[in-house]
Amino acid sequence: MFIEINQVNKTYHTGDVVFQALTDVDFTLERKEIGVILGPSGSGKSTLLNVIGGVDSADSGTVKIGSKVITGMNSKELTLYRRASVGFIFQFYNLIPNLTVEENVEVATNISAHPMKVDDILRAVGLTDKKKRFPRELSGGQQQRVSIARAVAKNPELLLCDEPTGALDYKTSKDILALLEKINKTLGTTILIITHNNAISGIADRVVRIRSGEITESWINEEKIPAERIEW
Ligand SMILES: Nc1ncnc2c1ncn2[C@@H]1O[C@H](COP(=O)(O)OP(=O)(O)OP(=O)(O)O)[C@@H](O)[C@H]1O
Repeated sequence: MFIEINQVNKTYHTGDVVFQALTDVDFTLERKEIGVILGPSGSGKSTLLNVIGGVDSADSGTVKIGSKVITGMNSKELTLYRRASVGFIFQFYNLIPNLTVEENVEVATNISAHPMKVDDILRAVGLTDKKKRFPRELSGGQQQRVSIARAVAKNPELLLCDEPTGALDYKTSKDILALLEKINKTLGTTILIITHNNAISGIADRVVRIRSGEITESWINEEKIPAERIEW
């Protein structure tokens, strides 16, 4: 298994209030698979993604990514893990507004040991003709393509996507999911998507449902549905 999460617990402390965000979470994903974590708002999806991405830590349990056990890493080791292995995609793109498309992607290639060529990745996401534009001059779908290009440019083995289509219309959402499928197929990147949209689970190899911090259901899709054929 590429991702192996075992009995992960996570609490948040606000003053005297302790909130249990994740309870005994188990989850696995093979290398080169697409995984989807489904759940309503507040169910713990982002918390789980942040623990997997090494931006937050579990209270107990183990998270193993490839050969690395990231639970127990110190903050310097976690920074190196994130930088080398993980690309992040967010609902609201998080692009740098005063940098062009090309420069936004270069931010990632500049800190990577084995970056892809910026022109190659912009061609792959269909943005060659927009490389001198600024984010505000692009549609939401185009901005999400830039953020995917930035995440993929450092050639990470794992791509973590937090509601990647949450701010997009139906047609553009399907285009973005199709782009993620293409990246998974052509680069072999393992992709994990969190979403409240059940339909997106069709494109996944493995799906788990989370509710109030607990995994309530998990399944393997014997027959995946390509992004262009899913409907909601
Ligand atoms: N830093 C924090 N301090 C205290 N409570 C938090 C913190 N972060 C998240 N929580 C709580 O943990 C629970 C899970 O939050 P999380 O963001 O993981 O859910 P989610 O499923 O990603 O929700 P959404 O889809 O709305 O983003 C929520 O009830 C939230 O209020």
